[in-house]
Amino acid sequence: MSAQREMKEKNPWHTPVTISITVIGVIAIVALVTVAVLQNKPVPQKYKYGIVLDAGSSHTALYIYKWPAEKDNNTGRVEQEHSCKVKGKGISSYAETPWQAGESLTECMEDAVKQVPTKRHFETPLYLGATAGMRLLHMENSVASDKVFQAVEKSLQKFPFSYQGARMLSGQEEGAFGWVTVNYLDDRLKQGLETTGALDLGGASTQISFVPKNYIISESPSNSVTFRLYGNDYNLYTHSFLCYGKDQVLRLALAHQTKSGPGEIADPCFHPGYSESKNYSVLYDSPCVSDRKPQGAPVTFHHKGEGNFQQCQEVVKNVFNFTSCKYSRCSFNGVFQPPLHGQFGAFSAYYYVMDFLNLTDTSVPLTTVKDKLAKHCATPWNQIIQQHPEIHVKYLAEYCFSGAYILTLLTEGYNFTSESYSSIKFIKKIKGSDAGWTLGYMLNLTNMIPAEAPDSPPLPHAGYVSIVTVIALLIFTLFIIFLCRFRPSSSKQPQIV
Ligand SMILES: O=P(O)(O)OP(=O)(O)OP(=O)(O)OC[C@H]1O[C@@H](n2cnc3c(O)ncnc32)[C@H](O)[C@@H]1O
Ligand SMILES: [Ca+2]
Repeated sequence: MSAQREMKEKNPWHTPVTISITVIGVIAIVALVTVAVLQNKPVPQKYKYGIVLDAGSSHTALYIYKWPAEKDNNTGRVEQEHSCKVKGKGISSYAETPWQAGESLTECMEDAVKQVPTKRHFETPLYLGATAGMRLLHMENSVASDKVFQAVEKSLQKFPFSYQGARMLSGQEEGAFGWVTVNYLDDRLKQGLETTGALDLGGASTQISFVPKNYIISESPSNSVTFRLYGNDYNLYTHSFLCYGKDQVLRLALAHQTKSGPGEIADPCFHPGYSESKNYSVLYDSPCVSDRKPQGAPVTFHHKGEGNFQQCQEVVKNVFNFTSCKYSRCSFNGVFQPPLHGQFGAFSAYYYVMDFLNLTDTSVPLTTVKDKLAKHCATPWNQIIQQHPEIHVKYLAEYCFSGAYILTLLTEGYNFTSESYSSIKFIKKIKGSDAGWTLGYMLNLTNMIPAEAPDSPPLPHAGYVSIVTVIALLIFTLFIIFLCRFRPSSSKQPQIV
């Protein structure tokens, strides 16, 4: 027994002090590694929210965005949480009954109240941006457009969000924010990568935006927007063509065809067998065409389909003016456009139409695309209706025209060639968020894209974890070595009998 006691006293492994040190050491190492793992790691996510209403010419859509609440200066990634399509037409269609414009938003707003957590309501910014439909109404009747905005404002203020105003976007803003959205969602801005151009086709206007190559000062300042984002400067070319959205351009095309004699339009852009009686007053009820209304025209006209793609292309070409250009180069209607550069994302009606026509694959040669579209246009109307009972007939009737318009706009209007056509991607969403101007608009108004690159930690989170783990293991190993050195060798240990 005395030998045992002597061993306990001499062997440092068995002293209470050593045991305590070992336990404390192990606990310290485990704690160190745990702290390193948890440091910077997002604990259960809390989000902030923002709401943007896109009051387009054809309809209004509500988008809810969210981003991590913990990130400093709201620099976390913003993504689309939810969207709601407002029933009925765009707010500009309520010029005669403005209160209904406000009323129309109620359902989607009530939906938003449920989607955003109650405790976040009061701090959630709410914006409404109106585009070409309201621009046209403003041109036609500014009193009416003011009343529509007042009605919309009154309706939105009833909800518990932080209302930030309803306003009309300029065409330049619409184009530029669409470009910001596409490049933000693609993570091109933060990483300073080459940017993607944006092509937006709405109902009443269309936008083209891209960063040209070697392009410092624009020949046309109104087409130039400069941004400093994450420490990079961007000189963006952008243009919005009012009246060149797909609904207004159809009016232009019909107005052009009316010239050949009122009463009937034999339209190559509509399917054979398509036959509708339409109202002249409805056709000319837009500032895009109102000055073309023929004198003494009958009340109605007979809109008849012919289904001839070649002729349709000629009709569509007539809506563009290529005659004058006071700059070194133009797209159409005397508008400056530098040479196209880089990849492009084409969204809204570009996507709806090309997706329906199964023509979103731009690696297919343009000639094949045209052949397919020609086949579609030549298909009899009753067959088209039978094949697509689920699609609204108004959309169905117009895909031939819209497809021809899209190809003509891209190739003749913007000068995409058979080669550069493949640089276009028809897109609806990017990483779950819709492509469109709304996200870029909100990012701008909430200052969520800093001008300078934020100070990033010298190491990513995984780097810290690795370093602390290695140091902890090193300390642990040294500790073991240290203890071993003081441990009496087994040969010297007294034998227990
Ligand atoms: O930008 P503005 O010009 O103000 O118009 P908007 O915002 O209302 O325009 P959208 O992009 O929502 O839609 C563009 C056009 O596509 C039409 N559209 C929407 N969904 C469609 C679908 O599934 N198939 C075909 N066309 C569609 C719509 O009626 C418009 O004429
Ligand atoms: Ca739009």
